[in-house]
Order: sequence, then structure tokens, then C-alpha cells
Amino acid sequence: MKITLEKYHGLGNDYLIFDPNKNELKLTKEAVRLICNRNFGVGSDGLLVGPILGEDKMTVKILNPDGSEAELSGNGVRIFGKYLKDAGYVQKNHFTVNTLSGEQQIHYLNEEGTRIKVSMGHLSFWSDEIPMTGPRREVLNETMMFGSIPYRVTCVSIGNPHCVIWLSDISKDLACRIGRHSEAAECFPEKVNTELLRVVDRTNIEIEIYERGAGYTLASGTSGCAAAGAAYKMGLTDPKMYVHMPGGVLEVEIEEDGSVLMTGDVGYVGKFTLSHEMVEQLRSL
Ligand SMILES: N[C@H](CCC[C@H](N)C(=O)O)C(=O)O
Repeated sequence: MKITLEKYHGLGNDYLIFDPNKNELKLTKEAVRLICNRNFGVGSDGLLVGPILGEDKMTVKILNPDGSEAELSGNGVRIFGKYLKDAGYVQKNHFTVNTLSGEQQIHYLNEEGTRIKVSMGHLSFWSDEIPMTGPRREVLNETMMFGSIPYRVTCVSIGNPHCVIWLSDISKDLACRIGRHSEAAECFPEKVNTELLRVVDRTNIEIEIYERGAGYTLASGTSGCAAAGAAYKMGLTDPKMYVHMPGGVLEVEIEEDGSVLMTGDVGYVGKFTLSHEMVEQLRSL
């Protein structure tokens, strides 16, 4: 049995694509963890399983390296959009991809499909839609304790849950120190992605990211959209801005109706054919 995986990255947020039309392997949580492991496996920030074809829809399952499934991944959907073009599944420059959180519109902005615009759906700050415990309210500028330290947080869903913390100074170290506490805080029944937000000016923000189910990453599309949405909701920025992350820059636009457009680059790393030994190990998990 031959298993091949294609590796892409969105601003350094790397994903492996497992195409079920080309690979026969039952993917258990343990198998996903091993494939994504940077020492014992191929290594990535997640796995994209698709296209799952049916009823003239193309669906992608988004799996974190801990084996959990995510409702949406901004970099993941952009990467998947490029794979669909590279693998010949689509010829048009504008089409729809189906995820757990709904349908995303993909627009190729160049012939190679390396620059892609995605309509990411709507932002919601309502606690029951994030989800968060406590009375139903919009979670804006609330004080929350992470690691016995108080932080002002704005929480938002864009299909997956986010906790945005506005600070004057941000760093990888601080993102990891806070993220370790916030990811699995009791008030987030489905856990949470955490972003540290620094507002540079009305059209530029900077973020550091600690992803649910993945930990620290160099970039995250949904995190970029969530942080941009929170900054705009707090009146700190214009609706269109550049989101600067350690891995690169995303363009994010918050539309009048609260829907979000995200534009950024995608890179192709290469194809991996797993060894017989690795395939047998995966089949045993
Ligand atoms: N870890 C996230 C999913 C991946 C998000 C990120 N890689 C992106 O590009 O949006 C979650 O569990 O909600």
C-alpha cells in the first residue's frame, strides 16, 4: 500500500494533504498525530483530508496535529484551494470548498494559484456562538485570568473559537505562556485559539498565535481574521488592514455585514511518499 502526502504552507503555517481518492488508509487520531509529528513523522501544523467528493461539493476535513478536528482553517482552505488546482480537480478561478463550518468561496488571484482570496464567513462576538460559558453577551474587553494574571480579552468566532488579547508588547514567549493556560480554560468548552494583538496603526496590526490543538504557529488565517475583527470592533482600526505575523502578512477586510475576506500567499513544498515501515506503523494505530 502506497501513501503519498503533499506538503504546502500558508505563511509558514504548514499542512500535509491526504487525498482519500489516492490513499487507502483509515486515519485514526493516533495516525494523524504520528504523521504530523516533526520528529517521528513528516511533520506539520495539521492535516487536510480531501477532496471528499459528493453531491457536486468538494469537502475538506481539517485536522490539528493533536488529532482534533477544526471547523475552519484560513491557511488550510487557501492551501487546499491551491492543491485542487495543482491536482486538476478544478479549472475555474472561483469555486466553493465545503468545511465543517460551512462553505468558503475561493478566488485565485494569479494563474499559478499562489495568491488566493477566501471569503471566511461571519464574525460573532456572542458568547454562546464562540462558545464561552456564562451569561449570553458579546465578549468585549472582559478581564480574564490566565496563569493567575489578569488580561483584557475580546472573544470571537469565525467558525472556530478565538481569544484576542490586546497588548502593547507581544512575543512568542508570552503567547506560549498565556496560551498554555487559555487553550483549555474551563470557560471555553471547546477550547480556544489565542492571539496576542498589537495595534501598529489603523491599517496594520501585529499578532502572535497559540493555536488550539497545535500550539505556537508562525501564521494562522482564522487568527488573523479574528484579531482583525476584534481590533475593528474595538474601534482601533479601519475595516481593511494588513495582519503581520511571524510567517508573513495577510490582507483582511471586514465587510459591512460582518463577513470577512482574507488574501494571502501559498507555497508548495513537495510530495512525500511514506516508507513501507511507516505505512505499517500507521495501519497498526
Ligand atoms: N487550530 C485551529 C485550526 C487551524 C487554524 C489555523 N491554522 C488557520 O490557518 O486558520 C483550531 O483548532 O481552531
